[in-house]
Amino acid sequence: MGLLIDGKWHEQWYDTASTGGRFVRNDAQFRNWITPDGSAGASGGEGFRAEPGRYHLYVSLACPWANRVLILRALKGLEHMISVSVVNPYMGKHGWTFEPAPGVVADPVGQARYLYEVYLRAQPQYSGRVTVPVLWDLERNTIVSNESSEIIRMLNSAFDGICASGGDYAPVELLPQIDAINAEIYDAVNNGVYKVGFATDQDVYEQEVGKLFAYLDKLETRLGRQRYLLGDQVTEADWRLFTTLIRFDAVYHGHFKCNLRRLADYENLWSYTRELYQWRGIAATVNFDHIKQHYYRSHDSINPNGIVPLGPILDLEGTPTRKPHEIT
Ligand SMILES: N[C@@H](CCC(=O)N[C@@H](CS)C(=O)NCC(=O)O)C(=O)O
Repeated sequence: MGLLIDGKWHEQWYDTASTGGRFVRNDAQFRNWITPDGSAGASGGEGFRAEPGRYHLYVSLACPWANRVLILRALKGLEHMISVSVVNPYMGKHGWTFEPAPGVVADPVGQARYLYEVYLRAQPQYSGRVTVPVLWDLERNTIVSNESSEIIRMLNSAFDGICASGGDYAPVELLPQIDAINAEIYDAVNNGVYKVGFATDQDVYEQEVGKLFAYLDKLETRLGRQRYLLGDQVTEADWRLFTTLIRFDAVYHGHFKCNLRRLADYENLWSYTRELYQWRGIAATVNFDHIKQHYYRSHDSINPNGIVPLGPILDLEGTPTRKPHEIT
């Protein structure tokens, strides 16, 4: 684990000492948009035109933020238009690498050994964290975006005119509600599990774990009333929640000590997670081996011996127990 400072790699773990034992996430720095006609996107920065075969993704199969991007790519049938490289699940002193291992897909552009080389190709003096996902433009040889929340918005609509398939997961009329619930879920759940797991102070840990489970309890009630977060239509908000829920019992419960309850103990949340997992194309974006290898082996301070547990045994293929026709 480390970061780039003025184009040079430095080994460094997250600094929680300056924030009272609290984990604080930095903002992503590449914030451009792919648009149908190449005009500037929501950030107002340079626009990149939607074209088949022009873009490449660098992802980790362990990472929940990269997982959302793979999910939108699958839902929109963009697998043949946007290629993918997969990093090694172990993130050590050089950060993410392309060290060969089952499931790793090498960098086709510059045969990088380390992901930070990809950042340096785009910006030789880059300073900041080297995170996945990264959306790369093969034509201009640069990074379009390294912010997953914006990449999924682009994939939802930018390629619609050039053979993306089905579904609008962020319909204009629902955007205010989607954005509002995304913000809550990001803070309480997606980033919430990291605030619990990376806390280095007992009181901070206890506060964060309490907030996380209080919010999961609220979601459990909500999903007892309706099929999806915003009613009977699946939206981006559901997929953003899903990537944390699918990792919950495998890594957040044990490794991050989010263990007041298992996700499988929540009837509605568990059934909802299973249902989304069983959507066409989704299970292929989830790799429990990479997920467990990454978390249990990469965070030395949390799990110094790097032992990866064999369990839990998860039954994700079973029939969801909620009866959608009764609750929509
Ligand atoms: N804001 C980014 C966050 C991505 C992120 O934090 N990815 C993690 C993997 S789960 C990462 O690459 N961390 C490396 C680091 O922080 O050095 C996004 O959502 O795209």
